[in-house]
Amino acid sequence: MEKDVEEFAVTVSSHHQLESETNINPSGSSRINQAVLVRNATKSYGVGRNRCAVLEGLDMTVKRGSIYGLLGASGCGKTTLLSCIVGRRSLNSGDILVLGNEPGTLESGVPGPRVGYMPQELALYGDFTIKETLQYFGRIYNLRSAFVDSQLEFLSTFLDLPPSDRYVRTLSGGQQRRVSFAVALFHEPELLILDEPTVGVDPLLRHSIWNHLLRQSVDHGRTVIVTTHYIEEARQANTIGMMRSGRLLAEESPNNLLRNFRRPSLEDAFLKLCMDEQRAESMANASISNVTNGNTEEAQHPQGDQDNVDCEDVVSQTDMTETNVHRQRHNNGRGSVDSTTSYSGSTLFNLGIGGTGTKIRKRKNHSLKVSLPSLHRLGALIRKNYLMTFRNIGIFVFIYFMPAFQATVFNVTLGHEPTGLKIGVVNDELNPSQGRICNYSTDCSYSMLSCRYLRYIKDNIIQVPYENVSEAMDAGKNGRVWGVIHFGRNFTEEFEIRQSEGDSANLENIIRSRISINMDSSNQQIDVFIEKWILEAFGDFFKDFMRACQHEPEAGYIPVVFMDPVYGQKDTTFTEFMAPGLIISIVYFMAVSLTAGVFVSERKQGLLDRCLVAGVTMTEILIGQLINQFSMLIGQTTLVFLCMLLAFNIPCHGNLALAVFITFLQGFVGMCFGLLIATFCDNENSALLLSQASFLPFTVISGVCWPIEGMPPYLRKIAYSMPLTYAIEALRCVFARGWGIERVDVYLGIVISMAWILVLLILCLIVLRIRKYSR
Ligand SMILES: Nc1ncnc2c1ncn2[C@@H]1O[C@H](COP(=O)(O)OP(=O)(O)OP(=O)(O)O)[C@@H](O)[C@H]1O
Repeated sequence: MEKDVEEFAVTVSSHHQLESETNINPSGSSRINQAVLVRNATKSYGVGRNRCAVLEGLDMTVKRGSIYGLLGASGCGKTTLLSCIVGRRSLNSGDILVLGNEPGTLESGVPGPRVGYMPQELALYGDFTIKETLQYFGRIYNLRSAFVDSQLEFLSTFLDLPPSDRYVRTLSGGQQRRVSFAVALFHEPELLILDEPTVGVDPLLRHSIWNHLLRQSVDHGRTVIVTTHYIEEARQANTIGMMRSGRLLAEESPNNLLRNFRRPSLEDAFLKLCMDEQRAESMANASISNVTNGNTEEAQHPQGDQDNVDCEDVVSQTDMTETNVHRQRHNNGRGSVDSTTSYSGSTLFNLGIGGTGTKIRKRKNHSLKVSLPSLHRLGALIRKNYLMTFRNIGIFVFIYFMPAFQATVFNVTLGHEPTGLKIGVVNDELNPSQGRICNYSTDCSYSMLSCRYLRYIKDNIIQVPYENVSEAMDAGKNGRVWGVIHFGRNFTEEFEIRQSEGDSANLENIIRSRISINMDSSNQQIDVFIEKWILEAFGDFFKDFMRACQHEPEAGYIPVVFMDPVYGQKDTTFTEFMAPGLIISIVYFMAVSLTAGVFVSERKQGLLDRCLVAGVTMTEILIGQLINQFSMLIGQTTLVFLCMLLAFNIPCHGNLALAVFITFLQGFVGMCFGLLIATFCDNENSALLLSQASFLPFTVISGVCWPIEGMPPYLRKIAYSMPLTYAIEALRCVFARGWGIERVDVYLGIVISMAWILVLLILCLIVLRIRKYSR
């Protein structure tokens, strides 16, 4: 690596003709003297038509032990540059060395404890106290508790922080920024990268912050890169980098800048520099049009007035002993393709094409080095996750009790037999002159069988008498009754004839001995229930009548009998059918939304970035989250199973441990899907929308509420490609059939869940990698 650094320095210096000590020393002093080296950095966001170039051939040199003030208008790319320096973003092309190594490599220690990073966002946990915040980062950096305590005391006094037991969310904006600043300083890193640390800070404190930075650099040899919008405060920096449109227009000591531009203030100098740059750009544009018009000579030697200083002139006029000014010549105001750096023997390549100076740079191929998760960082992350969960009672109740609450709502509302269903009864057997009284006997006599039959209809049905069919049908049409039962005038006699005639009964007799029913079939479930109960009532009525007549009760009843079921019991309720699917969907979707929500909100608040820059790896964050989510999963699954099995008596005929295992696995699949959503989405809203949007299709297609056999064949294929389907089938087999893991349907559910976990995790890594380059 050292060799790489040397070669890097040599090539850079030869190209830029820089005479300062920063680049020319091939003996490895670059690594000693330079904290940060950036060469020919280009970075753009987005793809295709939305591609937006932010860094365009930027060079930057930060000496060790110096303070470097990075100035520039809003949106010129300062934060982007800093995030590339700390290894959170990758350049599209160009090279960066931080403390002698490429950021992001194992040997660099960047991201890691060598850097202290204060992002623009607050990047603090609102539910932590100030003390807990610093202790958390203390654990991340594996600092001794005595050191943590002394730093806490020192920084509290120095930054005038509120009492350390105050929750961060209760602090003012300025106080929160100071806590954020304290986090960056806390572990006394070699390199401090501060993105606008003095925003919202009063002038007195700003003054003491700068004093502290100066002491850090002078007394302790620490390097500080600081961006600020208060240009004048940057006078205290050793070097100022003036940035515009993704390039450094100047990199100079404040005094040299003022002298060279003959301006009283940095602000004026910056203004002058920008105006010069603008003129240079216009001239370059004009030259290009001249070239197009055939005036190549002039194009190669553009002339400018004295005020419009050419880039090379500025370099020559500048005192190069301290740092350098490298205003690069630009084509058409765009990023330079003129300069090149090579990083031989390592991972970077430049390919010159046709000697025209056009360069194509291959993307870096970092070797895949994997570091084992660190126990102290894992400990800090797990502790933080638990603190965040348990501290907020609302979130705690939601996380642990919501699945059980959902299961309760499901059990209370779904699958029960409907009651209070009104049915119109028109019984023409009744005699109006005798007040339509429905008397019947229970012996073996054929008298008023209509009334005898009606006695057997379940109480769930309320019988509403009507005088005639048209009145009852009107009630049906107006939604007052769910159906109309009609008995003919001589129903009992006709029924008797039919019984005695047996196979010889004529059609007229058959029709008159029928109980005719008109149903309001607009509600399929109610329709099915009423039909079932009316038929059952007839079976019971007839058996009773046969018994009264000393006949075999089963005689004459339809010869189709449902014997004891192979699995389950007769009349399995809809709730029992849905329960396995529901348990899995509840656990799965809770895991999806919780995981996606936690990650997206941490990333949005800059917390993820801050932790990653502190050296926490994505693997550690994932493991920390998995452990945290796993314990939630245990709580959620336990409560859901208790609710289903004990409170609502859903039977589980198989091994309960196996059922719980299948549910856990699906919880993991949910977590991985949540992670995938989090890698795609930049804000909570889109993550929430995506997880919500996936809920209905997933539950419906996965056969939670309707058998997959009832779907069209093409949809069945989709159904079986859903992550929940096989697991639901497996759980149903365990619950209803009592099957074990040796059955194909059960182990297929387990194997496919595991495959989903693997596929989703791989997808997450791919998306993360792609986004690292496009972000
Ligand atoms: N993730 C992103 N996707 C697309 N564009 C982005 C992204 N992040 C930043 N940009 C754009 O890149 C440009 C540079 O942004 P950057 O945050 O680096 O600027 P800055 O100099 O730090 O601005 P400020 O001083 O206001 O913080 C801006 O135009 C910004 O809109």
